[in-house]
Amino acid sequence: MKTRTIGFIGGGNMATSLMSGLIASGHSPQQIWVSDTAAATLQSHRDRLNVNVTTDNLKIVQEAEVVVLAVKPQILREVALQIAPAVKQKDVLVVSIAAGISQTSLALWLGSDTAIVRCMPNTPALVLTGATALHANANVNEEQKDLAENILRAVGISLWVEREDELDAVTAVSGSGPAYFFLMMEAMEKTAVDMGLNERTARLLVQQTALGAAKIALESAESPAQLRERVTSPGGTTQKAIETFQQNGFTELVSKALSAARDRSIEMSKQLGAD
Ligand SMILES: NC(=O)C1=CN([C@@H]2O[C@H](COP(=O)(O)OP(=O)(O)OC[C@H]3O[C@@H](n4cnc5c(N)ncnc54)[C@H](OP(=O)(O)O)[C@@H]3O)[C@@H](O)[C@H]2O)C=CC1
Ligand SMILES: O=C(O)[C@@H]1CCC=N1
Repeated sequence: MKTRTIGFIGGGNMATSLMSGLIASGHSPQQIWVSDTAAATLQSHRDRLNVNVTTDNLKIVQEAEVVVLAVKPQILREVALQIAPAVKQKDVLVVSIAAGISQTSLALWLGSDTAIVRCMPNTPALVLTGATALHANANVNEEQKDLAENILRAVGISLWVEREDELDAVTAVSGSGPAYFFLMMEAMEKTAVDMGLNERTARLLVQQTALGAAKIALESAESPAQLRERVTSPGGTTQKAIETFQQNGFTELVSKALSAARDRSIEMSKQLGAD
């Protein structure tokens, strides 16, 4: 990737994942800037990642060619209005990772000429295994599209969606998705301990099993349903567990949970945005 200066406004969980991933994949920390309201957060980024830090969001716009908006959706409006005058003076690409904030809202706050890519990454970016879907507004040129895609591809896979509203589903599937797998791991670990395994053994077995299942799913041409059947010996232990999941509404529960996340993304754009 041609090295560009990337600035992050908000230095929390997701910015940390993206900055760490970018550095691990070869991006120079000297070409990364991050702003935050908390001095301790910035000190930690300077010490651990050796990136440039500031409490001044406008400095990020001045220094960076790509500005990543990585604050909570609830304060995005305030931040966008604050940086808007600086954004209007500069040919900068704005990349928003905020859940549930539309390009329409961002353009209203930042200026209608602003090149905006809205995307939805996830925290495995920290270990270069992120999954990001992106959508660009009409002001984004091909070079800027490549730039945004390359930044996110440095920390995992990145793909474009045709319609912006697909990002609500993406948020429910892969944005929030890591938490669903962690919840499953948490529940399996707890049960393993309840069954008499020690905590270390329980954690290691669950972690390696999750990793193995994900690896097989990625490397095999078979569907998850086929792979599941391979583990399930007729009349055996897995069959009992799967029947228990299914008889208790597992698939419906997953569907309900993801729909609730998708609906919350839509609701947030109405509550917090200018839509
Ligand atoms: N976490 C995730 O898995 C994912 C999150 N996202 C999106 O990423 C965005 C960030 O989420 P996440 O990293 O989890 O949130 P965090 O709360 O961890 O990070 C946001 C950071 O911004 C700081 N901040 C608050 N106000 C300002 C301000 N005015 N100027 C600069 N920085 C400020 C916060 O400081 P303080 O805490 O002191 O307020 C905090 O350090 C959200 O919009 C979310 O929707 C997208 C995909 C996945
Ligand atoms: O929970 C959230 O709202 C954010 C968006 C996707 C993951 N975390």
